[in-house]
Amino acid sequence: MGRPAAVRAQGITKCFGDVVALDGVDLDVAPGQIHGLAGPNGAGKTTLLGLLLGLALPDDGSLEILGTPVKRALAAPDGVAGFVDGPGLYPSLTARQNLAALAALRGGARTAGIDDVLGEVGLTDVADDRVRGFSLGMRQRLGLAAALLTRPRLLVLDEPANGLDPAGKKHVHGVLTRLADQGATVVLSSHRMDDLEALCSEVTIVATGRVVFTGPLAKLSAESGELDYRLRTSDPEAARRLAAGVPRLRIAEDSGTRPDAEVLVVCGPVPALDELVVRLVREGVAVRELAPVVSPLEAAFLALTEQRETSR
Ligand SMILES: Nc1ncnc2c1ncn2[C@@H]1O[C@H](COP(=O)(O)OP(=O)(O)OP(=O)(O)O)[C@@H](O)[C@H]1O
Repeated sequence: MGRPAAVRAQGITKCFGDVVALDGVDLDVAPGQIHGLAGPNGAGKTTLLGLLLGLALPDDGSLEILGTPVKRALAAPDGVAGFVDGPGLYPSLTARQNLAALAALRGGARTAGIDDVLGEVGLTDVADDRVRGFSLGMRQRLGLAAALLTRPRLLVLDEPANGLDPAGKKHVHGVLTRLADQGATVVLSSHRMDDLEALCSEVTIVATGRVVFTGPLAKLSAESGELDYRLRTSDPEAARRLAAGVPRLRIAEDSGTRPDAEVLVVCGPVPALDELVVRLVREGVAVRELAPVVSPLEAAFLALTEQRETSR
């Protein structure tokens, strides 16, 4: 028999007074997967991650973590680590002292070496500096080190890339990918679809407390529908005239009201775009740029979440 799902949530509902933060959420995360959670502000991502960390209990629905049903008592499920709303750290202690304090709190529980996890997240050089002077990105890395200290089988991270510079992000992505390669499961939230694309095999999108998509990223891209494309050519006027003549191709109204505007935004099915390129080249107009205004993933995200907003 294979390993049980790392997360199996069914019909999860969570309210804060009159606010329905989660409204019948289903979530399945296979072991060893890096699963992304995306959604507009206030969609319910942090609330959901908090439930996985045992910081709160659902009002309704069933939740199984690493094969064990979550009981009606607040406690971090065994094998789970991570943070929501930023890592909890002691500012007056050094990075190393923070981790030592956490290891001591865990008593006899299994922990990784403090130096090992500091090295893994790239904080060895500042291990003896006080956290008070750490940047947001350094705190995020230390939060990750604190979670790694427990050798988690499920790592839950709320916007772990927040505040990280590109090199820091790459480093953290490497840590998470290695962890998943070793069999651990990661569930993380992000507002950046490009980050999720770089890291995750599957994503779940929530909007106003409901799941509007869950599945592989390739399936999400396919939901993007027709995209807007930026077109830059050597002859903007000719491009506008030719684009207007291609069946099923639309020129976005807000793009280039001037006939000689350098960039034209066009929208239509791929064969219509192909036809436009053929006509441009035939007339000797060079195509300098033809690219989606937003990526297919971003477009799908916007379409799905806007649909949900307008259907409320
Ligand atoms: N402790 C709380 N008390 C009252 N309302 C809450 C509490 N926590 C969350 N909410 C509400 O629940 C909804 C979901 O919030 P949540 O923080 O889960 O969203 P989110 O998707 O993480 O948002 P963001 O992207 O802005 O971090 C929001 O309307 C929020 O105001």
